[in-house]
Amino acid sequence: MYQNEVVESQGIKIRRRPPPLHYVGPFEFRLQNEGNTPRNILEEIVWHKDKEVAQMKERKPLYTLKKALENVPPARYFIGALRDANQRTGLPGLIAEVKKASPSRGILREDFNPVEIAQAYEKGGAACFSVLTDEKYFKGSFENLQAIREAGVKCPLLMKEFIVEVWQIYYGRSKGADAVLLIASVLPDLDIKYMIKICKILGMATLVEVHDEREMDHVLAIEGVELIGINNRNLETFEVDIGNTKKLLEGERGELIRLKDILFVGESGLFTPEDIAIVQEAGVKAVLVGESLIKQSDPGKAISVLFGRDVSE
Ligand SMILES: O=C(O)c1ccccc1NCC(=O)[C@H](O)[C@H](O)COP(=O)(O)O
Repeated sequence: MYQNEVVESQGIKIRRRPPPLHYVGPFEFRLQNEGNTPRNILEEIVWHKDKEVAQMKERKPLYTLKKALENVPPARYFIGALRDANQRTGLPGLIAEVKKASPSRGILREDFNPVEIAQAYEKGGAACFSVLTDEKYFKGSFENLQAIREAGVKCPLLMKEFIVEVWQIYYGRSKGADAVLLIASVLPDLDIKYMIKICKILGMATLVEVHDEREMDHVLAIEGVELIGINNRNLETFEVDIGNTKKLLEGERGELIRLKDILFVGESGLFTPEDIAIVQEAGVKAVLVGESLIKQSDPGKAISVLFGRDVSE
């Protein structure tokens, strides 16, 4: 199938960067919004990522990465850590996000020390961390991921990256990632299936992220999916609606879902114990939280405020 047909049939909203324009004369003939300019921020990020990954791959080809993996400690059990936390506290297991900035919110924290933040999160009862590695849009880095892994914290690490190629998964593993994010509006079903298999070989978990019913139905049909994130933030418009988690988990779909052994994660826009109760009631056993924790002077203590009680014991 041609790329456009795949996109059409699977409802993929984010287009990939088109090939360079045919150069026919002294001027390139560019038409705005006729396929050669990104339509939204997620598309812009993905197009930038394509170029960035191509350059990184030249510096570190896959065979050198695979060699490097021989000396990397095995991946930690991301899903197990979330299930354990949920059973221990009766509340959703927390994936606490280490993020300095975001396109929708700008700079979230000026005095940003990723290792200190991760240590505070672990002390406060986080089960796992989500570490932003994108530099251009989130001011993150793979150095942050590696520094957190080497600092001795026990929580498994999600590499929060915009994955467009398998090479990035190997790269993340070589820096200590235990899990990766796969965004359903960016990747065709077959790529998701393939990437899940690669992750399994590497001992890593995959958090497959959806935002609407169509993406959810596609992802539910993909073999091997164990962890699905429901993003309450529309990554094209930045609109946040925590009711989205309930919307995707109710009705007939919800009944079907409950028959499967899939762990659901409520993502974005969670600020209060009431917000946590809303997504828990909808059926999630884990939550991914950034802004409401990272902005507080003690992000570890902020966890008790978010859950309405101490979850560290
Ligand atoms: O948050 C953004 O501005 C954003 C823009 C484009 C792509 C992804 C984006 N965010 C990723 C996330 O959804 C959040 O980092 C994550 O779910 C935590 O959300 P929050 O608790 O609201 O910080």
